[in-house]
Amino acid sequence: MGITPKGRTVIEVGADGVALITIINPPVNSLSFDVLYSLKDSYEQALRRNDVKAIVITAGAKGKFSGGFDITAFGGLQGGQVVTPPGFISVEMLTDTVEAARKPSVAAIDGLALGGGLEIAMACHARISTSSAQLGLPELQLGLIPGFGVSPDELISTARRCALDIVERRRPWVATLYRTDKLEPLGEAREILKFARAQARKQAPNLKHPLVCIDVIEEGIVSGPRAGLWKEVEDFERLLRSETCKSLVHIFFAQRGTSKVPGITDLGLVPRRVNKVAILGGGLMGSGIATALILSNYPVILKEVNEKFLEAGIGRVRANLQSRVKKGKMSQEKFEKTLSLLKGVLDYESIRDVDMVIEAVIENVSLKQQIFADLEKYCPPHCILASNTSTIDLNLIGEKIKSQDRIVGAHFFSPAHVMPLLEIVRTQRTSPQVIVDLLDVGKKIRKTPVVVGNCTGFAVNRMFFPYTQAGLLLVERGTDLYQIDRVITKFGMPMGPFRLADLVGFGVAIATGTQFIENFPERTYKSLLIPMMQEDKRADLQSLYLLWPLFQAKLLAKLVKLSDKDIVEMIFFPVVNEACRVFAEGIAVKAADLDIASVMGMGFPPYRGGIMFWADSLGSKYICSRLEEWSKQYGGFFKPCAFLAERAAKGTPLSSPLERAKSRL
Ligand SMILES: C[C@H](O)CC(=O)SCCNC(=O)CCNC(=O)[C@H](O)C(C)(C)COP(=O)(O)OP(=O)(O)OC[C@H]1O[C@@H](n2cnc3c(N)ncnc32)[C@H](O)[C@@H]1OP(=O)(O)O
Repeated sequence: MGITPKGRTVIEVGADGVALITIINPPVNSLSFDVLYSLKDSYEQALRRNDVKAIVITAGAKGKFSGGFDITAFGGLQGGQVVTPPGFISVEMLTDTVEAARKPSVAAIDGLALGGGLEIAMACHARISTSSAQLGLPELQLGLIPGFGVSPDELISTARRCALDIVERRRPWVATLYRTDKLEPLGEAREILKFARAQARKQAPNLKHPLVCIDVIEEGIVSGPRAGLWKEVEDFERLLRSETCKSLVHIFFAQRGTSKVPGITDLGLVPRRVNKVAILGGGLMGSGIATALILSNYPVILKEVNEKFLEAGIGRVRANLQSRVKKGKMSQEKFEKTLSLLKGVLDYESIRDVDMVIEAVIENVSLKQQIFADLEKYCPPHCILASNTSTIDLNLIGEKIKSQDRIVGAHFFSPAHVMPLLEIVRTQRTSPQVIVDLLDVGKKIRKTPVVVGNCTGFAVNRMFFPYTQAGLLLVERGTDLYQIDRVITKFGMPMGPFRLADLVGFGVAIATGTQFIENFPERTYKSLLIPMMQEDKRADLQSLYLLWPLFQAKLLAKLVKLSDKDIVEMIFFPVVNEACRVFAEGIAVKAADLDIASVMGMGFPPYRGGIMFWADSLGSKYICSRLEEWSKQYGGFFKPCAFLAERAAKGTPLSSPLERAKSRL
């Protein structure tokens, strides 16, 4: 029995002499090797046949011309299991078969034409798109805007006419590769490229591929299009095997994998319709969540305890939307329409008909318990009861109510209308239906959900805690605070632990810290600096960053010069250690979910693949031995957990699935 091909093309020749070649590979018509070989066959057939004058390339599924090269095939290419002749796609297929053909071709684009999909369209001699088409090279994060549009119903007939116009010379026959009319003279072009290189180095100092891209363009300009093409072929092969590419491909699939939760999303449950949402608390988080929801057309009731707080909450939502208007991302009309979806209230009467409530008040257990008791009384029996708590155990919050199956965590990250992650926290009693519903709402408000189990700090904050603690330990042992932040930023984090602590606020850091100290005392580092800061009475003490020289002198630690590598490892290996605990306890379903949680919740660089992927690139043995060495020197904070020690002893990757079902979920 043969292997089922992964996608194909079909060819159909009309009475007008136009061959219509359709790419069929649902869901996104990605370009697998099967599709590419079939496209080449169909194309050659069209060139051979005497009844074919011109060619139109299109795709089967409406709304998706092509999502680009089949990313699942990258693994095979990287590992050497799939071997294709060098230049097969860009030189042999696109340039020598499509672009150099003696019959003209037109790409008929509906919806997305991304990456390799856009390259196919560009190799054709003209492109016709619908008005909703989106063209882009996401592999470089470079978006383009479609030039013009026809209605989807007329797309193919217009493309056929256009192809015949080229045959009959009513339209120019253009091979894009050989166009030079948009090129600057060599000297000026070099200046532009020099500027582009400087920008790329500044914006993405750890990434090579934007620079390689500029080198390829330069080769094309200086030595001609074919030389440029061959350089592209060689560099592409090299980049494909780079750690950066492997990490980013991992992140692509890990991100899509977070919404597949065994035992939940495979039960055939259909998400219920959530028509209206109530949010309790209009502070920073509540107003951000309200903004995210109304931006996706959910009517929202915002409840506060008094007029003053309510006004402030609505004001924050208004400001969030206004900032979009100022940036040109939203029209005034859309602004008014979106804001009209928000209604402020002071009593529970108005939330009697909501389908979901998200509690977003301050982190106070008894207050939250009271609120949940009220919610049970006022909300309809099907209503989802969600809390945006970032650290408190949900069993504690819902202790006093009966509806345990409706309690769930909806942990957003600040600013909630911008940050992409949504931690969905389930207790042992949360019903699968409620999780499926929340996953659906998350998708509709364009968040990446990660479903985690219930514990103090859940996944993201548990990983964040050792990050800050390790920073404190290092400065108190004589490492310069600014050096730590500099090194960690150079590694790829948006900011170091101290800049972050300043941003979050000293008060919040202490409050969350207290939860961890109470729950995980054996591995909490007892900082000297925190009590010192608490004792200091000056008003501006909020910023440790600015006052560091003063505290440095007080700490009396001898200045220690650590290497950049040591700093990175001493800050991140404790994070890896905690991620291992989270995984081993079954708080995360799979290691890849922690990669996404670290990238989207902590700002861990995606080009390093996320915390567990990165750890595996260094090896569990190495990480464990370093942690052991530091734990002897500095104490229990660094002690490798049993899971890490066991995997290191066996030489097993940290990301391998758990052997036994040890889930708390
Ligand atoms: C040689 C060239 O220069 C190199 C390339 O072309 S590299 C590829 C460049 N293309 C890209 O980076 C686009 C990647 N894809 C996307 O951004 C998005 O999937 C999309 C905008 C096309 C569609 O988004 P959306 O409708 O939300 O669907 P989404 O859930 O992401 O994808 C649907 C399924 O198609 C898969 N898929 C999407 N694009 C794919 C691709 N290029 N290759 C293989 N599978 C792909 C997804 O993994 C997902 O699979 P699943 O259902 O098993 O999880």
